Amino acid sequence: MIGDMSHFGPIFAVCMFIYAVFRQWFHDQFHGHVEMYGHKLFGYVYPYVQITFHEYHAEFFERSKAYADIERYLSASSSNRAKRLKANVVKDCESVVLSMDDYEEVTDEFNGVKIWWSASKTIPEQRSLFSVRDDEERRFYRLTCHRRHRDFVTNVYLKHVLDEGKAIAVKTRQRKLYTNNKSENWHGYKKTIWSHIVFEHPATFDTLAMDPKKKKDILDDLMTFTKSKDYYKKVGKSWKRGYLLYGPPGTGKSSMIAAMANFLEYDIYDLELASVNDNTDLRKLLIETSSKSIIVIEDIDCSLDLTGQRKEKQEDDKDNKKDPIKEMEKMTKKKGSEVTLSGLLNFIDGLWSACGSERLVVFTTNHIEKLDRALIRRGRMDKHIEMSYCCFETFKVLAKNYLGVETHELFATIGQMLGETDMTPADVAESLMPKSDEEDVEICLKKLIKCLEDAKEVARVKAQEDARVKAEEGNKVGKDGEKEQASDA
Ligand SMILES: Nc1ncnc2c1ncn2[C@@H]1O[C@H](COP(=O)(O)OP(=O)(O)OP(=O)(O)O)[C@@H](O)[C@H]1O
Ligand SMILES: [Mg+2]
Repeated sequence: MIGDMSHFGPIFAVCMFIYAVFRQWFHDQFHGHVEMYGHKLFGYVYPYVQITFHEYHAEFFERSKAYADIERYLSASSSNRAKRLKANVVKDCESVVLSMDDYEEVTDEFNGVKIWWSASKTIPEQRSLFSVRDDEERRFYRLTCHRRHRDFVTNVYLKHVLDEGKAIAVKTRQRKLYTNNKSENWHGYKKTIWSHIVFEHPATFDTLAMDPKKKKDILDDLMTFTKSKDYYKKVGKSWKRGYLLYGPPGTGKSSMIAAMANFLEYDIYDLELASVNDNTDLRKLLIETSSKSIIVIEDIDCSLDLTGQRKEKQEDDKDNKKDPIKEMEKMTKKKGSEVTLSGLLNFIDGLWSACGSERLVVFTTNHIEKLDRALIRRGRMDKHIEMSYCCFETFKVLAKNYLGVETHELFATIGQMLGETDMTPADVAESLMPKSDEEDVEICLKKLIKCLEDAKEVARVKAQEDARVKAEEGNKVGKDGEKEQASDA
């Protein structure tokens, strides 16, 4: 009997399991049905339609463009009607932009149709340990209209709102200078990944002193780039272009970037590689950049330890075994930052670089010879621009900008001296700048001549010293050789 009863144990367990599954399923189905019919019933009583526009979608990293357009449209049209507004001060406190505050509602009317807008946010209760996005407020706009206007609102009104939003963006566009925050500080990365200020650098191609032919060449290149959307599509390339600016300190590399941004009316993303933890973060940064922008990495030779790599490479060349990219990865890992050369290369022209369009990538360096060739090959850095010491043509632009003169009897002397001495445009500009009301054109030009004389003298002494050291070394090598020969004999 006891033996018979023991069969019931497993059977009972199976029955309980089936019941539990059935109950769960039935429960869900029941719930689903109640909810569905509830909504239907509500629909009969409630004659309005609601459309929600979220700032971020779960599956996209980017901020929704529609949300941004609606935000601008509502800021412009609602500031007279909404009672609670958020204020953003722009352009050195010159003006204030008002937008709807959270939980505020406004009514809009378009072609006799009434539309209600509300701004709101949800704060998720569940905080995931691993997700940075889950513990964030999620903002959204909600549009409410009558059921009978549904087609009109979705087909006509919304198009009007988005078009207006875009038009306002063009009208009020302030260019921005972005910099990336340290990866560790990306709490809810979508808002804090890049910080920005309004970009108001005064450098233009008119104020930039360089050989006029070279300048025209760069301007043509930039103009062609901006007009080549279809061409890039035709040849199957993403619409972006890489520039490498190289030359000694103070020759105008940073000024050139500012001039480019002002000429093209682009934003600048100044990327500090040292603050980026790894390649994944680098990719996130890239995704968050907008079109019509210049992504800048200044002093690229200092950002990644390419010098170290080069030294190792020379050693490795002897045994010809190691892969330079892998070695580079090792080098950066040792430093704490896990951004690798291959990650950077992917950032510039890998699959991810195709998101967004109309972008320039600009690297600057004082030491082009230290850069890995893979990094600066054409296709990645399409145009290499050398910013060099001040020549006579460069000086003439500086004299015109700083002193307002196009010719002077001292120009000939200065031209001759510039041919004999290396002086950066930054140093020339400093000498030309009047330091008091008494300093007129002649005094400033004489100041420059004095500086050039001093620089020439310093260069002469240095050359003499170098020659002496070289001669001494030569003598030493000669004597050592004689000694060795004597000892051999
Ligand atoms: N070619 C130039 N035309 C006009 N001004 C220049 C030029 N080069 C330098 N200057 C002046 O010198 C200053 C320094 O120039 P800039 O910062 O552009 O040099 P840089 O090449 O970026 O130097 P670094 O390699 O040290 O970053 C600028 O404020 C600018 O006024
Ligand atoms: Mg610079």
